[in-house]
Amino acid sequence: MKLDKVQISHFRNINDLSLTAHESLNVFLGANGSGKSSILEALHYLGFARSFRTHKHKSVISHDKPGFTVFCSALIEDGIQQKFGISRLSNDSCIVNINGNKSSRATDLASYLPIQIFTPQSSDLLLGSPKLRRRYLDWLLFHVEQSFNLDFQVYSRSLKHLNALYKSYQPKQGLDYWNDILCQKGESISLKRENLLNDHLIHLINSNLKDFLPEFSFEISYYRGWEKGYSLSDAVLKNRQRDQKNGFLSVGPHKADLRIKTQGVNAHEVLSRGQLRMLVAGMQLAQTQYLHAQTDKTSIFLLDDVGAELDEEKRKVFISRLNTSDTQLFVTAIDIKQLEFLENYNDKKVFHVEHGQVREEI
Ligand SMILES: Nc1ncnc2c1ncn2[C@@H]1O[C@H](COP(=O)(O)OP(=O)(O)OP(=O)(O)O)[C@@H](O)[C@H]1O
Repeated sequence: MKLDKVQISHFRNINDLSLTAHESLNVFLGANGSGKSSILEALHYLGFARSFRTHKHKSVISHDKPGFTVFCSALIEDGIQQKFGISRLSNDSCIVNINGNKSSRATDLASYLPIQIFTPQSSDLLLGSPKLRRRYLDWLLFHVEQSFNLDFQVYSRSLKHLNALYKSYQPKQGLDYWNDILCQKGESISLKRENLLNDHLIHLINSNLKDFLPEFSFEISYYRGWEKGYSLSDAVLKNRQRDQKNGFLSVGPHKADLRIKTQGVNAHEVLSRGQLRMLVAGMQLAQTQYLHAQTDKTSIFLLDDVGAELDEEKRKVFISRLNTSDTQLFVTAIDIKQLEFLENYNDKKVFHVEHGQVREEI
């Protein structure tokens, strides 16, 4: 799916903006504070119902306005058009609109629009908590394996119940019931993540990294969240006494992690910041490649301030590899000089951003 028309209202310094996107490459140029990142941030709301810069929805609503709206039409195969929108009001309510049908569930949009983002904060994928690396795998499973979403929801619910029982004075009631569900769904989530990583992603990531970071070789592995040689239910039992004392379950796929090493050392302890970003770029590109190979979905890729993130050679490789993976790209830069190599790309639109307004270069 590719975005076609985009309308953004009352979002940060954007009062009212309309544009028709190019199906392949869109470049936004503008001075500091002109509104480039805000455009990407607004598009991010269509895929995640949240910002990539703040947890507070209120902060992105233009000062003195009651709420913001982001609306888009998107083209799927055979020229069929779909319409999506999201509004958030300052009282924190959320209205999602999918082809005219309203919903208050912000996540309903996510399955339609696979959006990825590369920003100055992207190296958090390697430097931040395991939650971010689990999300990396789960985003892909969510878009590729229909049953994953349900498994994940049921697992999260049973984990919540089990933790509540561990904290309560009557831990017996319902314990076996939620324990069985948790272990069954937990094993299934774990297997799906492991298969995705071992059978597909590792190969794609490594082949991207041969171009991106040829001087390194990487060992990528999945830690499933409990001890080797144990089933999840055995591991839960083994830890039960201690976990009940602490009031939460310490084993399971909610404790999983993706481990990336180079020559036996954690990659984030060896690589420079720029190299870490290239590693993240290789991982994100692998997501796009796998999504494209497994489904008829295409990813919408947002690249914020790419000039500040990567040197010219790396920028070139990353963008050209994304471009050949049939993604729809939205790229921001302060100056076209940072993206001079794009002059050779005929299939693109360039937008100049000033004070929250865009002017398309003709
Ligand atoms: N809630 C808000 N209401 C109105 N304006 C806002 C709000 N939040 C931020 N702004 C302003 O919106 C502008 C857009 O910022 P944005 O981060 O999109 O700029 P940018 O073009 O990406 O700049 P840079 O190149 O410095 O990253 C800034 O001038 C900022 O001060």
